[in-house]
Amino acid sequence: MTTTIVGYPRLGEHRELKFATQKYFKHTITADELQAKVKDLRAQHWATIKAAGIDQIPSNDFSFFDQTLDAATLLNIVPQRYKDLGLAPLDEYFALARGYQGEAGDVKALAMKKWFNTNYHYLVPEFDQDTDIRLVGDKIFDEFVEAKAAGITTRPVIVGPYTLLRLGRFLDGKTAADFTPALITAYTEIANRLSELGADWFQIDEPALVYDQSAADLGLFTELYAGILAGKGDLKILLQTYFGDVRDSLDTLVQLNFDGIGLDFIEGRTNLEVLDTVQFPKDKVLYAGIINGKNIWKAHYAKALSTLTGIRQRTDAPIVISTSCSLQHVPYTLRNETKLPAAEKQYLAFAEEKLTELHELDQIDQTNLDNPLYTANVALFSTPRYEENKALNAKIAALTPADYTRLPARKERLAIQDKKFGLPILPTTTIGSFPQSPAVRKNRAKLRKGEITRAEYDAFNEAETRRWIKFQEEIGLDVLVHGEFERNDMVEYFGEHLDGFRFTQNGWVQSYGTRGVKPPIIWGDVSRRDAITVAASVYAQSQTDHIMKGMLTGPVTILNWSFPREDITRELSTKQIALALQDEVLDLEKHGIKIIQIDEAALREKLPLRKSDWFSKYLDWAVPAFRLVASKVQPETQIHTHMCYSEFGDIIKAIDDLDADVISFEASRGELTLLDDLQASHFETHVGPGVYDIHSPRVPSVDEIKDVIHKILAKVPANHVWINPDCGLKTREEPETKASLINLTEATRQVRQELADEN
Ligand SMILES: Nc1nc2c(c(=O)[nH]1)N[C@@H](CNc1ccc(C(=O)N[C@@H](CCC(=O)N[C@@H](CCC(=O)N[C@@H](CCC(=O)O)C(=O)O)C(=O)O)C(=O)O)cc1)CN2
Ligand code: MET
Ligand SMILES: [Zn+2]
Repeated sequence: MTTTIVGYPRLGEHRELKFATQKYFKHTITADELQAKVKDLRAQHWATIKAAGIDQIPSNDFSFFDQTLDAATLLNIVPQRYKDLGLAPLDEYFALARGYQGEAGDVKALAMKKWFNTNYHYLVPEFDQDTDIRLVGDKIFDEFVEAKAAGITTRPVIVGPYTLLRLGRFLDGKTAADFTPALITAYTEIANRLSELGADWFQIDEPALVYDQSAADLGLFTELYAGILAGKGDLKILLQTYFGDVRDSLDTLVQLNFDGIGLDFIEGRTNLEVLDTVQFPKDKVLYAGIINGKNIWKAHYAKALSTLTGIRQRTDAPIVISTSCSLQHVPYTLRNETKLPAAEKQYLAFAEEKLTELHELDQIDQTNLDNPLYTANVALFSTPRYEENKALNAKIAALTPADYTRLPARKERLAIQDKKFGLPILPTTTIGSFPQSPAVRKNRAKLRKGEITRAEYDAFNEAETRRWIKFQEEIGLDVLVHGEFERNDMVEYFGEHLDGFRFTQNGWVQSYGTRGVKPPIIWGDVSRRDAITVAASVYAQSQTDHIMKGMLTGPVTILNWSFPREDITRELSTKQIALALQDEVLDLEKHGIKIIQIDEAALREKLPLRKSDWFSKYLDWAVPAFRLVASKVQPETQIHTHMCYSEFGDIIKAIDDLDADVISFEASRGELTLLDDLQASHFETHVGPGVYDIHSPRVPSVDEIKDVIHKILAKVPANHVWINPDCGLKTREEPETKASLINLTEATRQVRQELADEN
């Protein structure tokens, strides 16, 4: 068999891309220096993949920020306001990604959203009346030529036109149909130019096919590809899907003139059954994603081979074995992990080790099952990895509906809290974190290296908390936060303080642009050793007369932003985490914390891609898991939650069902469609739709913020509304954070005055 991968990580084994790009943002290196750096990175990646014995190697999976933005800029899908800045191409690209505020003008970034069900974010392409789709870029060609010069004929990769349209945002009354002809021309031209440059294969990614498809959707898909495939010449086209199955489109795919079709047999396990319903022709290559591109567990070779057998029983097509999706969602390599014991490391595989797995599976497939590569793998999985916490699981099995129900009902609680807190109308707050400045990071790095004591570490963080409390008081915020300076990350930090987790030293995965996360690994049953956040919250409360919000990450988010176990259900693992957090909530309450925020930033992200699975496979346990955490607090204690995603549509009722008292949402970078959902659903939870975008360094003006507040008040009763930014401020720098919050409190004061004048 032939082996390949859908894509490789690009941040760099030691986050070289992040550091170089940030230097470029700070003007300490030039564009040429940045280009030289990333050229090195690409060369290293190709060499690694080749050395591991992978036969077909992708290119253009590198990106300075995001592959969707790469496709948009290649095709001139760049709104006029960015062109008007008159910047050099690379700077225009970063302006689209991050916004721009400087001599050339003042423009917000494109909207940023979660990439399907991952913690990776893409920039939303904008289609409007001025959009003139044409092939204007060179990146995909340059990178093909670059690899060729290094002796590798790669398979260039691009996000396909259908996915671009499905993910895009349409303005000025435009629809997908308005752009179909130009997209056909442009993709055909790309194919032709790649062919001229010597490419054999071209991979077009269409993950949007794993959503539910209507007849009209499939009509659009067919129109696009009938056009592109008619003009592609000799170049072979691989249509790649991932993150699920193609139950509604495989029939369409096999009828079109694709040379290869890439299917995910991990998250799209049911693709095997889909193959029963459609004859997969033997003149097309089936790219079979049998190595998990999202987890960090070593593959069970027996399972992978049985999937392969299942595929062969259903088609005589030639098979290329591959990953289920791009490896951009996993860390680089176990080579740099020196702290995990070998006994545990043997169960893990990161991107580089997954390359080896593909190669080994191919070798085993060519020999027989006496192959030592196979027998060693079978032996590894024949004994359990760890010992179960039976008492904990028995406790979970014995939970009753009362454990998931907070009393009294929300309306009654809110009235009690309102009386007790005496907050003004439109209370202001922030989402939790303040800037993780270089000094804050350095302090933590010193502790890690043993250069300072724990007491010195804490003293620094406490001083930082005091400094920011003073600022919050000065500008008149109502409910304060301590700033989360003690946290490396909102999930990793909790993992570190719970039993059952493992950590990497270098297991970075890109979340967006230059930002990465190091997801902890859920290794075994989870329980709370000791109080986690109590000391920091109690200290902060002791420094102010304002209410200090306690700050926790919720169970669903901890699970979704960790690498989960596969030997027990996500539901059970999440309930274990929920019980641990319930202890923490009660501990905070006992220590005088009156408002406790339980962040469920990742709840929306893992919503199944197909609607039919939303409740049965997810919300029916995710919502109760949250309720379990908060169910036992007193009526006077106010529970907040936070979600950084604005599109709730059909699940807005489920969000209300979390039974929190207050929720803050990201809202400003989208289209504020959230507000319509809130209005239409008669949303009961009090709500703080974010009034400005925190992903960009841009400072919103008082008038801009007032404008957003007016929009909120047009749809939500004023006595239900909180005023806050979209999300935490950890990625921002101090001056812009302060300037923005000063404008937020000023805008709120002005709107309060307007409300008072009206009455
Ligand atoms: N897990 C998770 N997912 C999330 C979010 C989130 O906050 N967490 N937010 C949303 C947006 N995504 C985000 C993802 C990452 C970051 C972020 O700030 N990441 C930081 C790293 C945070 C971190 O883990 N920091 C560690 C390690 C920092 C570090 O690099 N230290 C240096 C040394 C630093 C020094 O000496 O100055 C080193 O180890 O080499 C720490 O503070 O301890 C980054 O990429 O820069 C922000 C948002 C959605 N998904
Ligand atoms: C990604 S959601 C972030 C919530 C967290 N409390 C913070 O403010 O950073
Ligand atoms: Zn957030």
